[in-house]
Amino acid sequence: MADGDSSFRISPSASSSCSSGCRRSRRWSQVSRSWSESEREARVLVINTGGTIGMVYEDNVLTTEPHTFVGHLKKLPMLHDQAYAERTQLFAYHKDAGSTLVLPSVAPEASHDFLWRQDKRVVYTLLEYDPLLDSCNMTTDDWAKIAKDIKEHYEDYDGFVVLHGTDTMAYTASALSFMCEHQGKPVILTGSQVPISEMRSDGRDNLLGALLIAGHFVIPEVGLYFHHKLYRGNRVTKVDSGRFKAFLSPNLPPLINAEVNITVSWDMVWRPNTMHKFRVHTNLNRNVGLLRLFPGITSDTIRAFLQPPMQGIVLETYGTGNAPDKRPDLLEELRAATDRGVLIINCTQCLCGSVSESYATGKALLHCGVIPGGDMTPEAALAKLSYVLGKSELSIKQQKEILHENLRGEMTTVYSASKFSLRDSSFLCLVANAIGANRTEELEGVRDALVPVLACAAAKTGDLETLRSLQRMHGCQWRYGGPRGLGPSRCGFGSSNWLQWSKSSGSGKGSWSV
Ligand SMILES: NC(=O)C[C@H](N)C(=O)O
Repeated sequence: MADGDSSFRISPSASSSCSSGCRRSRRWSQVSRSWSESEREARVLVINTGGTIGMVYEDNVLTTEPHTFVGHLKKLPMLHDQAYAERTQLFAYHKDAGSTLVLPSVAPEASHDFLWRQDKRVVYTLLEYDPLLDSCNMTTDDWAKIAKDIKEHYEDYDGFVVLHGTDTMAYTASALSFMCEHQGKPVILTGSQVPISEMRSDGRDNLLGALLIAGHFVIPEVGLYFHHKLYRGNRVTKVDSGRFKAFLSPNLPPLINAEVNITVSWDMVWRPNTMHKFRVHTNLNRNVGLLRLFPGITSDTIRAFLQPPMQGIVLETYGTGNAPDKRPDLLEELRAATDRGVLIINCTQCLCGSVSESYATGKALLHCGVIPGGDMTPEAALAKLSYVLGKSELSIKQQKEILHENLRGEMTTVYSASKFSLRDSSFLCLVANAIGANRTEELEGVRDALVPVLACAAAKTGDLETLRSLQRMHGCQWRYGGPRGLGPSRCGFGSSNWLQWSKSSGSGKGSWSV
């Protein structure tokens, strides 16, 4: 982190990394490594799904090659320190010795460097998929496999890197961001435009950056690291097939800029602060699709596209979410589809910007029951649909409500009434930032002190939506009522509302009645 960075900081070493209860300590007694070595190591699992980064040329075309990636890495001093591994008996300690590597340390001369101050090695283990895939061949089953593997190894590692082809990386990153529920550790996708074994590969830098971030920072998001930047995974889109800067996050700045200094915009990091245990939701609905409007599109095309079994579509509209309002035939097809329960999200075809209600042509879609998608990318909107429709226990009405919500920072929420919102963790981040709280324990302290206050503020105005958000984010229980519902342990709020609040999970226990 850059010294001059004014953003909200958390001390990486005070994170959930080594001290967070990784299961590796249980295997400790098997070999004689010193505690201090183990304590100064972060553990990262690298899931290799394929993509150009590990490809080779065969008959003049790039293709995946199994069982060779680790060998390439072991030859690269920037990605593996063999001397350290031998000196510290790293291979004797890890059961996956053949596929476990360790990053070198930062040179002492660079003692100004944030990474040097951390004095921490990133030990990483590769899990290679069979078959390795060009990402064009990825399906929702592959997304589910990645999610399940993260879940299976969640307690053993401090962070996760997913090696993936660039072509569909934005889709996978979006999907994983929704599938990973109550995430507390970084999951970072990366890959390259040129194979890592080639002289001018971008893969070495991309992998190194992703590993350093996954090992040093508690960014509990699904991110995508490419060309010196960490983006929120559900905000990116592939924009270039011929440059190393292949991705853009058009509506959200990067979370990390890894230039001479590594600068983290902590105030932007998505922190649901949930108390629930990490889990993955792997049941995705495949009856979803993307439909791009174009001048002259026929109602037959729209009708055909919306036929069963289609259950949800992302409608890619013009400008600020506009569609031809002088085409009743089109609008009728859309209305008929939403009436029979098809969920339609409105996303703009523009690279930047948001859907809004500025034009009559945009309002017409709202009247057809289309859900405004804000500034979501079509990739994120499609993944969100697939995820929400996969929650088959929910009614269509509930699914529709969830689609309006900002679940993982995938869209910018505009609050018209005030400059800040109590519904996400931004208020807590602002306060913590202002008082310089940056350790995990300090952040928890700020949260525990403020959540009841925020809940009270919401209760006072009868803002049930905020109360629900706080409950979801902070694992609290509350009972809320108006003046006629006063119970024994309540306290009046203004002249009308009351709130009884209790928190039973996580680091602290307590209850409040106000
Ligand atoms: N650069 C890449 O990784 C492109 C490759 N076709 C893939 O997506 O797997």
